[in-house]
Amino acid sequence: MDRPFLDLEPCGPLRGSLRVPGDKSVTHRGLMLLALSEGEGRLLHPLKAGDTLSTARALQALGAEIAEEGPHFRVRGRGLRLREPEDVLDCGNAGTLMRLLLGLLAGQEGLFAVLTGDASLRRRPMGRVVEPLRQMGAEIDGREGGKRAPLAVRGGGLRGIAYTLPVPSAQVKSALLLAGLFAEGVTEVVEPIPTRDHTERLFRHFGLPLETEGPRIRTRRAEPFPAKDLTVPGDFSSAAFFLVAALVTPGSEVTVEGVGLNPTRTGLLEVLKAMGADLEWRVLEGEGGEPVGYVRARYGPLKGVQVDPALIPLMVDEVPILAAAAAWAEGETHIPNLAELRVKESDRVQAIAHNLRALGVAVEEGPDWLRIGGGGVRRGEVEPFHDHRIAMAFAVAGLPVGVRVWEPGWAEISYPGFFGDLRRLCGAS
Ligand SMILES: O=C(O)C1=C[C@@H](OP(=O)(O)O)[C@@H](O)[C@H](O)C1
Ligand SMILES: C=C(OP(=O)(O)O)C(=O)O
Repeated sequence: MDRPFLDLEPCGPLRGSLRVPGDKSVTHRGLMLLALSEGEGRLLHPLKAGDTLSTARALQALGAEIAEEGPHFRVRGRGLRLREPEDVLDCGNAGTLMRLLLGLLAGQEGLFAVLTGDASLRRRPMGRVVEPLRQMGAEIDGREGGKRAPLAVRGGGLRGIAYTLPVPSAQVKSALLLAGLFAEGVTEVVEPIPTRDHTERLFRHFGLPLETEGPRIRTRRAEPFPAKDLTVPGDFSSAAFFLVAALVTPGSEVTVEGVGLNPTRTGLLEVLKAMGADLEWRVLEGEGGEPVGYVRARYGPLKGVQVDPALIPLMVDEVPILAAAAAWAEGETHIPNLAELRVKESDRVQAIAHNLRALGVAVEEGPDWLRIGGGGVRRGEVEPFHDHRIAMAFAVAGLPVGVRVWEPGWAEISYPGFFGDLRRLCGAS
């Protein structure tokens, strides 16, 4: 069987500036909240990629009108009441969609829906949202007693609960807050370890009930609310690939503009700084309650570090690209607290170890940690394991020496123009 691949020749210095596509987390949430609003609103500069197009399609099947308007989306919402879908809702590869939508649908009185996804998503743990939603009164069933998709939900009859997150997960937090908009009484999520707070910021943007007190986040039943335009910042997780590409390719200087700099997302900047990276960034404005600015990265020597475990939830999707930076550093890097990476689109701990070895880098893999020997990589072939972030991270790891990327199309899950942007910054056509 012929598998597609892309050969990237050694890249010269990367120079120039770019804007990356819209934030994936904010696009999923913006579409969902606009679908629940009354009237029409625009989502400006959203991400249009595999995952978020799955969200748009699912919401259309639930009765929201979503139209493309140039680079934007125009959404006519349903005013808190979604329509029963005629068919199974396909969440594709998107964990965020499946988990958040489950919370939302659990609140829809009498509505029946079935959620499924691709082979990767059907393997991922759903008990973490199903169990607390059941505590709220939701009727949900699924494979393995509701631990895996396909999942069936019959909405309605929810009551608020107080729930402490057993794993740091913004998806679980968000699913419960969305369900809480339809529940009797107060829904309180306690988050011992902070995770990305886009849902909270968007609840405020749309005027939905929200109170926070330290680690406690509370919501309650929503009143109908009007649609409102929302501008989506550039995705920091996408920007991270170009920042590291510049840091490891001699002579490079790259500026990413218009990128979201929410502090619950930018843990990678702190780790790269500790590695000695020549990085500067500044918040210039706010859009939809999100801080937005630029980040500039210049090539320079990096040194291996011991990563602070507390930073991992603030950079959970950036560990693959951190591993690429670590491979080019002088000395060893130890990355702890990686249990959650084993249940992403792929087992990312294993995928990182495999690809580092394929590029000649010494790596030791523990149950929830990686130890990466630095010193640079040699030319090789990298395997995405059906995972967009692994494809992009290891394309960058191999870029200074040349690399073959198998199944590069996986990048389109979160960044359709990724390889084009990479070539342009390298000065290639
Ligand atoms: O809430 C979100 O938008 C996301 C939360 C994170 O997942 P977890 O909640 O499983 O950590 C992250 O990995 C994912 O890419 C997007
Ligand atoms: C983990 C990710 O996304 P999701 O959980 O939405 O599939 C990701 O984008 O890296």
